[in-house]
Amino acid sequence: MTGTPGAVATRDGEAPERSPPCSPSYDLTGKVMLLGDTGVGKTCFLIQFKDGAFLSGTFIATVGIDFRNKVVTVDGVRVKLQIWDTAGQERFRSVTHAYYRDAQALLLLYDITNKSSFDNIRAWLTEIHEYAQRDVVIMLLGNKADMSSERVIRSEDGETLAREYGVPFLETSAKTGMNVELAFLAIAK
Ligand SMILES: Nc1nc2c(ncn2[C@@H]2O[C@H](COP(=O)(O)OP(=O)(O)OP(=O)(O)O)[C@@H](O)[C@H]2O)c(=O)[nH]1
Repeated sequence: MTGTPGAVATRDGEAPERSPPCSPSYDLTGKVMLLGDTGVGKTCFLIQFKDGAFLSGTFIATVGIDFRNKVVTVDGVRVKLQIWDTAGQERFRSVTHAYYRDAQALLLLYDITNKSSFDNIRAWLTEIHEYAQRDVVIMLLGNKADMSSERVIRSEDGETLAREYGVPFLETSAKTGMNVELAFLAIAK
């Protein structure tokens, strides 16, 4: 690898962390994790929020964990969200559990066209209660809302489950961008 000695390697377009910051472009920071079964659309959801783009075509499952930063403004306050995209596959669970305790907010996704991803939400909530902070903010999201002809989970079913656990609920589409920003802004509040 080449580069300036001592430079911090970062993603394209993301400013490296400096300490102390010369002129911070944000007032607060927050860690958010995306959780849910493999294939529900967590990576696409994050890319849609970060870059306004949709990754169609071949599905490449996340290996372990990955993150991106984005600054949002909520009620005039600039919040730098560090968003962790976790692998939904069972074999990576032990890796991702270690990150739960640092998260202030969790976006828990299921796919409205996949019943098992919805049925597994209870198990995800059990894991969350085991590994995350007590006061973590949780939001339930029914993703792929653009695929209405293949829908198997009704909107009301998502609402009922969310009400049972006392968490807010939205249907979203990482493809069209529907409610993607709204979900992040709601948990950033
Ligand atoms: N139509 C539609 N397809 C979506 C949407 N979100 C994701 N997809 C597709 O669903 C597949 C899986 O998306 P990913 O974002 O990779 O899923 P993931 O939850 O990150 O999967 P893991 O990394 O294995 O946990 C891809 O083929 C996406 O193109 C959506 O909102 N609408």
